[in-house]
Amino acid sequence: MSPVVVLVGPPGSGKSTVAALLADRLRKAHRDTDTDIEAAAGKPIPDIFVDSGEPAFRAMERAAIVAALQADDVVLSLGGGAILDPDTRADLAGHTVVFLDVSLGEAAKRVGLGVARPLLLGNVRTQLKNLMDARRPFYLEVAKWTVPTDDRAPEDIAAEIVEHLG
Ligand SMILES: Nc1ncnc2c1ncn2[C@@H]1O[C@H](COP(=O)(O)OP(=O)(O)O)[C@@H](O)[C@H]1O
Ligand SMILES: O=C(O)C1=C[C@@H](OP(=O)(O)O)[C@@H](O)[C@H](O)C1
Ligand SMILES: [Mg+2]
Repeated sequence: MSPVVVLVGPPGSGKSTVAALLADRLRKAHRDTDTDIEAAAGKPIPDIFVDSGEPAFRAMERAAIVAALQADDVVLSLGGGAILDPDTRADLAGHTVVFLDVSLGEAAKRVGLGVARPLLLGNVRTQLKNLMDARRPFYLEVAKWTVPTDDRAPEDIAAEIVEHLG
């Protein structure tokens, strides 16, 4: 057994928002690995980056993903950088993974100043472009299917995924 569906995609693609709506529709629990990491660390993600650095965050993220992929009957949203880890990409092979796609312009609008996302600080649009370009092949590699999210309400996206899950 494992999660009903796992959402991947860049920051601002709507993974956390859509997963919560999807969980409501499917009457399942919503699990988000960033929330699990914050609970385990007892502090918000920006503080983890400042206090311990990105490698420590990635190690916590990997542990959170291993645990979450063993949870039954949950709708799981990962962090945007989760797929950088080759072990995570391998683990995702057996799961129903959906890539929430988003354009650079739309993602930039949605994340705003990016204060909750340490990797985007500085020039948000440039950071976002670099990480979206570098990660796109990984999102496509792990996903069973891709859902475009530009100009679509989170409710519509959740409805499409429910329909596709059958
Ligand atoms: N389809 C959408 N259309 C417009 N805004 C959205 C959409 N999906 C998410 N958002 C908004 O974008 C921001 C980032 O969403 P979030 O779910 O945190 O993305 P992620 O978890 O992929 O980084 C939130 O303010 C959310 O309300
Ligand atoms: O892209 C990334 O590397 C990150 C994305 C964030 O999650 P969201 O994609 O939900 O914003 C969060 O895991 C952390 O700030 C790192
Ligand atoms: Mg999120």
